[in-house]
Amino acid sequence: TACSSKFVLSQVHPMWQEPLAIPGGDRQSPIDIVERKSVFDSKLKPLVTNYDPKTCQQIWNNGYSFLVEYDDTTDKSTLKGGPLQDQFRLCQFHFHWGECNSWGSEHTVDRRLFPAELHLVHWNADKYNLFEEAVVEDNGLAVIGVFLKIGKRHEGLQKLVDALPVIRHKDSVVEFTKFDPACLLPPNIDDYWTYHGSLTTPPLTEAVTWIVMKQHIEVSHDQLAVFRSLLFTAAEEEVQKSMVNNFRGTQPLRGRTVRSSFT
Ligand SMILES: NS(=O)(=O)N=C1NCCCN1
Ligand SMILES: [Zn+2]
Repeated sequence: TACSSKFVLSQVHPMWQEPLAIPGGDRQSPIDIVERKSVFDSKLKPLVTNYDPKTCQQIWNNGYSFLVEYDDTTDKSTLKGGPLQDQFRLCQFHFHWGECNSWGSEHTVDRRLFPAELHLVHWNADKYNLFEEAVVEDNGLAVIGVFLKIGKRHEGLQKLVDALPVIRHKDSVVEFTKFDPACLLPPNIDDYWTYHGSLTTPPLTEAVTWIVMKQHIEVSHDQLAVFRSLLFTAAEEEVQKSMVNNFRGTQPLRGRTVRSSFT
Protein backbone atom coordinates (compact mmCIF):
# COMPACT_ATOMS: atom_id res chain seq x y z
CA THR A 1 0.00 0.00 0.00
CA ALA A 2 0.91 3.66 -0.07
CA CYS A 3 2.02 3.38 3.53
CA SER A 4 4.62 0.64 3.15
CA SER A 5 6.89 2.05 0.45
CA LYS A 6 8.63 5.43 0.57
CA PHE A 7 5.47 6.78 -0.98
CA VAL A 8 5.45 10.19 -2.66
CA LEU A 9 3.26 12.24 -0.35
CA SER A 10 1.88 14.30 -3.25
CA GLN A 11 -0.32 11.31 -4.14
CA VAL A 12 -2.17 11.79 -0.86
CA HIS A 13 -5.35 13.81 -1.47
CA PRO A 14 -5.60 16.65 1.03
CA MET A 15 -8.90 16.43 2.69
CA TRP A 16 -10.28 19.87 1.88
CA GLN A 17 -10.13 21.87 -1.36
CA GLU A 18 -7.44 24.58 -1.11
CA PRO A 19 -9.10 27.96 -1.78
CA LEU A 20 -7.88 29.79 -4.87
CA ALA A 21 -7.42 33.22 -3.24
CA ILE A 22 -6.15 33.38 0.35
CA PRO A 23 -6.40 36.60 2.36
CA GLY A 24 -2.89 38.17 2.09
CA GLY A 25 -1.33 34.82 1.41
CA ASP A 26 2.24 35.71 2.41
CA ARG A 27 2.16 34.20 5.92
CA GLN A 28 0.39 30.88 5.51
CA SER A 29 0.86 27.74 7.63
CA PRO A 30 2.08 25.08 8.05
CA ILE A 31 5.71 25.45 6.93
CA ASP A 32 8.85 23.36 6.77
CA ILE A 33 11.08 24.43 9.67
CA VAL A 34 14.69 24.41 8.41
CA GLU A 35 16.66 24.02 11.64
CA ARG A 36 19.89 25.57 10.41
CA LYS A 37 18.00 28.61 9.05
CA SER A 38 16.16 29.32 12.30
CA VAL A 39 17.58 32.26 14.26
CA PHE A 40 18.24 31.95 18.01
CA ASP A 41 16.55 34.83 19.90
CA SER A 42 17.82 35.21 23.49
CA LYS A 43 14.94 37.59 24.24
CA LEU A 44 12.41 34.73 23.89
CA LYS A 45 11.08 33.94 27.37
CA PRO A 46 9.99 30.56 28.76
CA LEU A 47 6.38 29.69 27.95
CA VAL A 48 3.98 29.92 30.90
CA THR A 49 0.89 27.69 30.70
CA ASN A 50 -1.73 27.72 33.43
CA TYR A 51 -4.48 25.27 32.48
CA ASP A 52 -7.43 24.48 34.76
CA PRO A 53 -8.84 20.96 34.00
CA LYS A 54 -12.21 22.14 35.40
CA THR A 55 -12.66 24.34 32.29
CA CYS A 56 -12.73 21.25 30.05
CA GLN A 57 -16.25 20.91 28.61
CA GLN A 58 -16.73 18.60 25.63
CA ILE A 59 -15.14 16.57 22.87
CA TRP A 60 -16.64 16.54 19.39
CA ASN A 61 -16.09 15.60 15.76
CA ASN A 62 -16.32 18.70 13.55
CA GLY A 63 -15.75 16.86 10.28
CA TYR A 64 -12.11 18.02 10.04
CA SER A 65 -10.66 16.58 13.28
CA PHE A 66 -11.89 15.91 16.81
CA LEU A 67 -11.55 18.74 19.28
CA VAL A 68 -11.62 19.13 23.04
CA GLU A 69 -13.23 22.45 23.96
CA TYR A 70 -12.59 24.56 27.03
CA ASP A 71 -14.65 27.26 28.74
CA ASP A 72 -12.85 30.44 27.65
CA THR A 73 -15.30 32.93 29.20
CA THR A 74 -12.86 33.64 32.06
CA ASP A 75 -9.06 33.71 32.48
CA LYS A 76 -8.90 30.18 33.93
CA SER A 77 -6.79 28.38 31.30
CA THR A 78 -4.12 30.70 29.98
CA LEU A 79 -0.87 30.92 28.03
CA LYS A 80 1.66 33.75 28.26
CA GLY A 81 5.41 34.34 27.98
CA GLY A 82 7.49 32.87 25.16
CA PRO A 83 7.17 35.21 22.16
CA LEU A 84 3.86 36.57 23.44
CA GLN A 85 3.32 40.10 24.77
CA ASP A 86 -0.21 39.43 25.99
CA GLN A 87 -2.14 36.75 27.90
CA PHE A 88 -4.00 34.23 25.75
CA ARG A 89 -6.91 31.94 26.67
CA LEU A 90 -7.10 28.25 25.67
CA CYS A 91 -10.24 27.59 23.66
CA GLN A 92 -9.61 24.11 22.23
CA PHE A 93 -7.09 21.50 21.20
CA HIS A 94 -7.20 19.03 18.30
CA PHE A 95 -4.89 16.85 16.19
CA HIS A 96 -3.89 16.17 12.56
CA TRP A 97 -2.79 12.68 11.46
CA GLY A 98 -2.16 10.40 8.45
CA GLU A 99 -3.62 7.16 7.15
CA CYS A 100 -0.40 5.53 8.36
CA ASN A 101 2.60 6.37 10.51
CA SER A 102 4.70 7.60 7.56
CA TRP A 103 3.03 11.03 7.55
CA GLY A 104 0.32 13.08 9.24
CA SER A 105 1.92 16.16 10.78
CA GLU A 106 1.36 19.64 9.33
CA HIS A 107 4.69 21.27 10.15
CA THR A 108 7.83 19.43 9.10
CA VAL A 109 11.39 19.78 10.45
CA ASP A 110 14.02 19.66 7.71
CA ARG A 111 11.27 18.00 5.63
CA ARG A 112 10.83 15.28 8.24
CA LEU A 113 7.19 14.22 8.70
CA PHE A 114 5.72 12.96 11.96
CA PRO A 115 2.70 10.63 12.24
CA ALA A 116 0.59 13.32 13.92
CA GLU A 117 0.58 16.85 15.37
CA LEU A 118 -1.30 18.35 18.34
CA HIS A 119 -2.56 21.95 18.21
CA LEU A 120 -3.53 23.88 21.35
CA VAL A 121 -5.47 26.95 20.17
CA HIS A 122 -5.47 30.16 22.26
CA TRP A 123 -6.77 33.72 21.63
CA ASN A 124 -5.54 37.11 22.87
CA ALA A 125 -7.82 37.94 25.81
CA ASP A 126 -5.92 41.15 26.68
CA LYS A 127 -6.97 42.70 23.37
CA TYR A 128 -10.20 40.94 22.34
CA ASN A 129 -13.38 39.63 23.98
CA LEU A 130 -14.09 36.59 21.82
CA PHE A 131 -12.18 34.03 19.74
CA GLU A 132 -14.29 35.10 16.76
CA GLU A 133 -12.98 38.67 17.07
CA ALA A 134 -9.35 37.62 17.55
CA VAL A 135 -9.35 35.21 14.59
CA VAL A 136 -9.07 38.09 12.08
CA GLU A 137 -6.35 40.06 13.93
CA ASP A 138 -2.65 39.55 13.23
CA ASN A 139 -1.85 39.22 16.94
CA GLY A 140 -5.12 37.48 17.73
CA LEU A 141 -4.14 33.82 18.14
CA ALA A 142 -1.37 31.65 19.54
CA VAL A 143 -1.21 27.95 18.66
CA ILE A 144 1.18 25.50 20.33
CA GLY A 145 2.18 22.64 18.01
CA VAL A 146 3.49 19.35 19.42
CA PHE A 147 4.72 16.48 17.22
CA LEU A 148 3.60 12.93 18.03
CA LYS A 149 5.82 9.89 17.49
CA ILE A 150 4.93 6.19 17.77
CA GLY A 151 6.37 4.68 20.93
CA LYS A 152 5.14 3.90 24.38
CA ARG A 153 1.50 4.34 25.34
CA HIS A 154 0.60 7.84 26.52
CA GLU A 155 -1.38 7.35 29.77
CA GLY A 156 -2.85 10.87 29.75
CA LEU A 157 -4.09 10.47 26.16
CA GLN A 158 -5.98 7.25 26.90
CA LYS A 159 -9.00 9.05 28.49
CA LEU A 160 -9.36 10.94 25.24
CA VAL A 161 -8.86 7.81 23.07
CA ASP A 162 -11.61 6.01 25.04
CA ALA A 163 -14.08 8.79 24.17
CA LEU A 164 -13.48 8.64 20.39
CA PRO A 165 -15.79 5.71 19.50
CA VAL A 166 -18.69 7.76 20.93
CA ILE A 167 -18.00 10.62 18.48
CA ARG A 168 -17.24 8.55 15.36
CA HIS A 169 -19.41 10.66 13.05
CA LYS A 170 -19.24 14.33 12.05
CA ASP A 171 -21.18 16.64 14.44
CA SER A 172 -21.32 14.09 17.27
CA VAL A 173 -20.43 15.47 20.69
CA VAL A 174 -20.04 14.06 24.16
CA GLU A 175 -19.38 15.63 27.58
CA PHE A 176 -15.68 15.51 28.46
CA THR A 177 -14.47 16.98 31.74
CA LYS A 178 -11.50 17.32 34.06
CA PHE A 179 -8.88 16.82 31.37
CA ASP A 180 -5.58 18.65 31.91
CA PRO A 181 -4.07 19.49 28.49
CA ALA A 182 -0.70 20.10 30.15
CA CYS A 183 -0.30 16.29 30.23
CA LEU A 184 0.01 16.41 26.42
CA LEU A 185 2.98 18.81 26.48
CA PRO A 186 6.54 17.42 26.29
CA PRO A 187 8.70 17.58 29.46
CA ASN A 188 10.72 20.53 28.15
CA ILE A 189 8.52 23.33 26.76
CA ASP A 190 11.37 25.88 26.83
CA ASP A 191 12.77 24.66 23.50
CA TYR A 192 10.53 25.78 20.61
CA TRP A 193 10.47 27.47 17.20
CA THR A 194 8.18 30.45 16.68
CA TYR A 195 6.99 32.31 13.57
CA HIS A 196 4.02 34.31 12.32
CA GLY A 197 1.56 32.29 10.26
CA SER A 198 -2.04 31.31 9.76
CA LEU A 199 -4.70 28.83 10.71
CA THR A 200 -4.24 25.65 8.67
CA THR A 201 -7.96 24.99 8.31
CA PRO A 202 -10.64 27.49 7.30
CA PRO A 203 -10.80 30.45 7.75
CA LEU A 204 -6.97 30.18 7.15
CA THR A 205 -6.64 33.72 8.55
CA GLU A 206 -3.10 35.07 9.14
CA ALA A 207 -3.66 35.66 12.85
CA VAL A 208 -1.38 33.04 14.45
CA THR A 209 1.81 33.26 16.47
CA TRP A 210 2.96 29.65 16.07
CA ILE A 211 4.95 28.03 18.87
CA VAL A 212 6.19 24.62 17.68
CA MET A 213 7.80 22.42 20.33
CA LYS A 214 11.18 20.91 19.54
CA GLN A 215 10.48 17.91 21.78
CA HIS A 216 7.82 15.45 20.64
CA ILE A 217 5.52 13.28 22.75
CA GLU A 218 5.07 9.52 22.30
CA VAL A 219 1.78 7.68 21.78
CA SER A 220 1.30 3.98 21.04
CA HIS A 221 0.52 2.55 17.61
CA ASP A 222 -2.86 1.35 18.93
CA GLN A 223 -3.75 4.78 20.36
CA LEU A 224 -3.14 6.48 17.01
CA ALA A 225 -5.08 3.71 15.23
CA VAL A 226 -8.19 4.77 17.18
CA PHE A 227 -7.82 8.31 15.72
CA ARG A 228 -8.16 6.68 12.28
CA SER A 229 -11.42 4.98 13.27
CA LEU A 230 -13.12 8.38 13.26
CA LEU A 231 -15.15 9.43 10.21
CA PHE A 232 -15.27 12.67 8.18
CA THR A 233 -18.89 11.86 7.37
CA ALA A 234 -22.13 12.29 9.30
CA ALA A 235 -24.11 9.24 10.45
CA GLU A 236 -26.82 9.59 7.78
CA GLU A 237 -24.42 9.75 4.80
CA GLU A 238 -24.35 6.60 2.63
CA VAL A 239 -20.63 6.56 1.91
CA GLN A 240 -18.56 6.71 5.11
CA LYS A 241 -15.07 8.20 4.79
CA SER A 242 -12.45 7.51 7.46
CA MET A 243 -10.91 10.58 9.03
CA VAL A 244 -7.27 10.35 7.93
CA ASN A 245 -4.78 12.70 6.20
CA ASN A 246 -6.56 15.72 7.74
CA PHE A 247 -3.43 17.86 7.40
CA ARG A 248 -2.58 20.76 5.10
CA GLY A 249 0.60 20.68 2.99
CA THR A 250 3.49 23.01 3.83
CA GLN A 251 3.19 26.56 2.47
CA PRO A 252 5.77 29.03 1.01
CA LEU A 253 7.92 30.72 3.67
CA ARG A 254 7.77 34.06 1.72
CA GLY A 255 10.81 35.54 3.44
CA ARG A 256 9.68 34.87 7.01
CA THR A 257 12.25 34.12 9.72
CA VAL A 258 11.67 31.25 12.13
CA ARG A 259 13.14 32.06 15.55
CA SER A 260 14.33 29.45 18.05
CA SER A 261 14.34 29.73 21.83
CA PHE A 262 17.36 27.40 22.02
CA THR A 263 20.83 27.21 20.46
N1 LIG B 1 -5.21 23.74 12.52
S1 LIG B 1 -5.41 25.22 13.07
O1 LIG B 1 -4.35 26.07 12.56
O2 LIG B 1 -5.47 25.21 14.53
N2 LIG B 1 -6.79 25.77 12.46
C1 LIG B 1 -7.87 26.17 13.09
N3 LIG B 1 -8.96 26.58 12.38
C2 LIG B 1 -10.20 26.91 12.99
C3 LIG B 1 -10.10 27.32 14.41
C4 LIG B 1 -9.09 26.53 15.18
N4 LIG B 1 -7.90 26.17 14.45
ZN1 LIG C 1 -4.71 22.29 13.69
